[in-house]
Amino acid sequence: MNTIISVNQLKKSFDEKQVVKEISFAVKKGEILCLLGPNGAGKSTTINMLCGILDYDGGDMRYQGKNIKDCLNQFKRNLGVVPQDLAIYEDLSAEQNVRFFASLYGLKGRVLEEKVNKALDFSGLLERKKDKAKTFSGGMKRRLNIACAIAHEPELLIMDEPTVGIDPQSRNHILSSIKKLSQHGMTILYTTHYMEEVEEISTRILIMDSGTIIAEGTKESLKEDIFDERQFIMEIEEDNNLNVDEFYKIEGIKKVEKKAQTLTITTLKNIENLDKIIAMVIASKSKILNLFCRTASLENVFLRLTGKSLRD
Ligand SMILES: Nc1ncnc2c1ncn2[C@@H]1O[C@H](COP(=O)(O)OP(=O)(O)OP(=O)(O)O)[C@@H](O)[C@H]1O
Repeated sequence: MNTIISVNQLKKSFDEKQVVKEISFAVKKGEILCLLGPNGAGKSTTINMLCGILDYDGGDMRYQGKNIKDCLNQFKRNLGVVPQDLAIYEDLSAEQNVRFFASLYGLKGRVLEEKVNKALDFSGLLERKKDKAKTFSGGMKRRLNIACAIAHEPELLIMDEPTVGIDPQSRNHILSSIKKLSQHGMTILYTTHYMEEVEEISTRILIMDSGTIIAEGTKESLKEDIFDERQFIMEIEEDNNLNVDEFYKIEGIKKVEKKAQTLTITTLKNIENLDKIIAMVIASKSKILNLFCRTASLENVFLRLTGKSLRD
């Protein structure tokens, strides 16, 4: 995959406090890269430096291999930004808002009108295009914010927590729109502290905490790398012969718990022992009613890496 952006040893302090600590990462063409971290982790500061809103104290950022400072205009033409705070004009209609932002990129005439309508349609606001932004719900304003950022069809779209404080319907609309934009070839850098969003849309994840990137990978690889165990949960119809201690004789078993009809077995992930576990349950003349395997969630990954829950 081609690298569009590379960030190297980037750092930033506010009043002696270092809030971004020499971070390095790449954004690759076509990916939905999620920057995940709790409040105050340094996500917005990083994004704002990338967009040129904030100066940085050290390190550099490259676009297509060139220092962004040396190709700022080219970079900005190919960039769309959805800021954390709404950047729309309340007294203008949806259409006027999108037209204004798209025209800043030099679009005009019929092409401009086509792209404005396309962005509004994409954001589910075409039917309300003549209405003023101030008449919109919070979720619709967020969608308008996105329409303003995508009308010029940027190569890279940076979104800073675009779903904060909105209704589930608009949130779902935004998440499915992001997946569609990605399918159409747009590269997306998305910051959030919502784990579920990362599960749903990310193709790669950077986990950030206290100004540092503490882990990087796909959701599958992060779970795989950090957890060496899995759990088998069995619902059983018991015949009273099941001896929990017997399971510890099987290689890889770490913990066995039985509560009422539920048997929970924690085992090392890289040891193939399910056949032996099932054989032992059957030998006890207990009937297996249901069986499923539980693997780690991103929430577990975050907790293991930082010692705290993302919702703290
Ligand atoms: N302009 C500023 N002046 C001083 N401190 C700042 C400024 N902007 C951010 N900070 C501090 O830098 C740290 C990182 O903030 P930042 O907004 O980048 O975090 P974040 O991960 O985006 O959090 P959130 O999810 O709340 O937006 C915080 O401690 C914040 O208080």
